[in-house]
Amino acid sequence: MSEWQRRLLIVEDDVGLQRQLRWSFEDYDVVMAGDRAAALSLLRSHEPAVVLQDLGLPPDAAGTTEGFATITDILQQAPHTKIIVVTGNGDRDNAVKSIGCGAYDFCSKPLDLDVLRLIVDRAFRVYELEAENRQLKSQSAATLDGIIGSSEVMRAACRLVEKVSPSNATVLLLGETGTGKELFARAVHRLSKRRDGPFVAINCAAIPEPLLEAELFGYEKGAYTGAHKQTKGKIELAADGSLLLDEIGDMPVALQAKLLRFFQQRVVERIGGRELIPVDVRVICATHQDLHALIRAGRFREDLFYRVSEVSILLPPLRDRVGDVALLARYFLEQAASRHGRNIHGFTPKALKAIEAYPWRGNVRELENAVNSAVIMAEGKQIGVEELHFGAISGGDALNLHEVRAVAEKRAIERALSQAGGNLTRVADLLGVSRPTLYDLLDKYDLKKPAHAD
Ligand SMILES: Nc1ncnc2c1ncn2[C@@H]1O[C@H](COP(=O)(O)OP(=O)(O)OP(=O)(O)O)[C@@H](O)[C@H]1O
Repeated sequence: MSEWQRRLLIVEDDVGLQRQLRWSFEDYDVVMAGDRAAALSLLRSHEPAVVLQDLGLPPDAAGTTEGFATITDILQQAPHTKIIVVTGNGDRDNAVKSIGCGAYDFCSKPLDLDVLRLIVDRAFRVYELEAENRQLKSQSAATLDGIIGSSEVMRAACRLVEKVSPSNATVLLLGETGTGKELFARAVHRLSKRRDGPFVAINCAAIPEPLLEAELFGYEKGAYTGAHKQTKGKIELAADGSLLLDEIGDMPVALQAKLLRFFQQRVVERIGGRELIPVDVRVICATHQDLHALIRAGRFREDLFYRVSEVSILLPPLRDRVGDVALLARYFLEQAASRHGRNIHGFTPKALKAIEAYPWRGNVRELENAVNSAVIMAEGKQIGVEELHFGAISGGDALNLHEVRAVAEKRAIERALSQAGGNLTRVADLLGVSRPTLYDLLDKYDLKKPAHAD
């Protein structure tokens, strides 16, 4: 816990009790006030996370008016402060009223100092978690609507989307499965002048070759057996809007020629038709494949590649987005909790650590599914590591000890590298290995030595 998070303001006019409380909380950074004015002044200058406040304060030490006014003033000035109210013996009504005024908890006189310590400790923890949450939320606000991420790579991708969307340029979204290619394609559409037009998506890998041509270009009545009526293809259906050609790398070579013609002339010819129909559509393409490798293998036309990749945006795998995993996990938790009507507030620290350490091969989609099912299964108010079922969601991969060890080893080295900067002696120290062993490990996991390594 950092310095400011340990700061406790005690508002108490009884000098004897002040001394006793200061002694009980000597491991905290305690500031002491005897009345409302002093409390508010210390609140401004010290910004305590937690306030322990007597309800009977001067000039109404025997009553509660001044105490309630102090609670209201504190929360008006610093609404996130956790106030613990000290009430008279058996004064249940005022304890309940304090909570109604926004106090966090209460404790009755005579004070049981062990219980009070527990309440205060818990208040600090809750304050810390809420502060973390607020920070994560403000970070995520820096990206596009509905796209969560604070890592530099995601911010850069979002900036590129903002820049390119208003133009008509064909955008190629590259990234492993589940990295958010479709989400980004929708963002490109939303930020373009075509936002009121349709957004039509077609997955080129999911449709058998003979049907794909008809799906894309449409057909005339009687063009083939079963063509009972004239049908528009997806390109035409996306007129004045945007068309997402998902998994463009799986487009059959024969169809690539026809698609290229569309890119060049911006007209479509339905199967069995003679008419060339002009279509004004913005095309966005996506693939998890390496198109350069497909070009070298003769499976993707180079001239088509240049047409589809006027602007390329790479969406890195989740494991390479520093800081995004926790942010996304919390986002999906909030969404799932409200969708399923579950009162779940977050993850246990152990679960969060496990989430950050997990390789997430299925990327954001896998994380979303894992959190969603954990929300459904959770029994308490926080999701624990056992509710995340890492083994089950990884399709059994996690049972392969060799692989589990390799993943953990690589992540530990990456962490040590980022903590120690370019100092390889320190990296070796952190990992508890010799420098020659560290060099072997860097080679084994294909990790780059820092450019300024010692
Ligand atoms: N940065 C993000 N913020 C919030 N949700 C995200 C983010 N990235 C992905 N998602 C969510 O993760 C899921 C998968 O994303 P999406 O379908 O866009 O991935 P994809 O790369 O197109 O996957 P595939 O290649 O398998 O089709 C979706 O539910 C999407 O809303």
